[in-house]
Amino acid sequence: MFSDSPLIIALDHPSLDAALCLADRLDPSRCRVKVGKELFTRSGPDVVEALHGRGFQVFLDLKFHDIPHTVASAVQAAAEQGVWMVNVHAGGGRRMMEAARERLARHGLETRLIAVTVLTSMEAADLAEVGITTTPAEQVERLALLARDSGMDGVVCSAQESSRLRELCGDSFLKVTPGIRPSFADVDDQRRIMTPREAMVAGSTHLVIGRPVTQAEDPMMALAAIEQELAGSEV
Ligand SMILES: O=c1ccn([C@@H]2O[C@H](COP(=O)(O)O)[C@@H](O)[C@H]2O)c(=O)[nH]1
Repeated sequence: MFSDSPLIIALDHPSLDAALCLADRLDPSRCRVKVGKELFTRSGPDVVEALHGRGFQVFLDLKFHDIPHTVASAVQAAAEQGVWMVNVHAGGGRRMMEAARERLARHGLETRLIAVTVLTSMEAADLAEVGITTTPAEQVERLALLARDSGMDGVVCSAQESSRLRELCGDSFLKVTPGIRPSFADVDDQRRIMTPREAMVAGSTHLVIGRPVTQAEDPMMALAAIEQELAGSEV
C-alpha cells in the first residue's frame, strides 16, 4: 500500500546500510523517502531497488541541470528505475524542462517531474552574489511559472512561497518543500524555513524532512511528533 502522507523522509546517509537501517524502521504506508546526491553517488541504483523492495515510493532528488539532451536522458534513466518522482533545476530553462517532459511522455513513463526553484538554503544575499537582485519570493514565482509552462508537475520551493504558488498555479501543482523545521529542531544550513504545520496550512503538498528526523536521538519519536503536529493542522 502506497503512502498518501505528505511526508518525504530524506535519507541523507553516507552508505546503503545506514540508509536501510533507518528505512527498516519506517513504514512505507506512512511516508515516502528521498534519495539524494550523497547516497546515490555512493550506492547507485541499488539503493533505489532496495527501497522499492521494501515498499517505498522514492523521490530521486538529483536536481539535474545540464543541456536539454543530457537532462532528458538522465530523467529517462531515473524514471526507468521506477522512481515516484525526479527533479531538474528550473534554472536550466524552458527547453531543458520541455525536453525532459517530452522524453517521459515519449516512453510512457509516469514518474512525476518537478523543478527546483530557489534552494531553501538561500536568502536574498546569496542570490545577489550570483547576480540575481530580486527577492527569493520573486525569483521562486518566476521560475515556478516557467516550470508550469514547461510542463512540470510542480516545483521544489520553500514553504514560505507555497501560499503564493497555490494562488498562481493551483492546488494540483505540486509544492514540494524542504526547509521544514519542527520547533524542536536546529535550523542547520537552511534559511527559508517553516514548521510542518505552518507548511501544510500554507499549501505545501509535500514536506521533505531530513536531519530533524535522521539526526534525532530517537528518529521514530521525532517522526511521531511531526505526525502528531500534522494531525492537528487544519488542511
Ligand atoms: O531547495 C532545496 C532542495 C532540496 N533540499 C534537500 O532536502 C533535504 C533537506 O534536509 P534537511 O536535513 O531537512 O535540511 C536535503 O536532502 C536537501 O538536499 C533542500 O534542503 N532544499
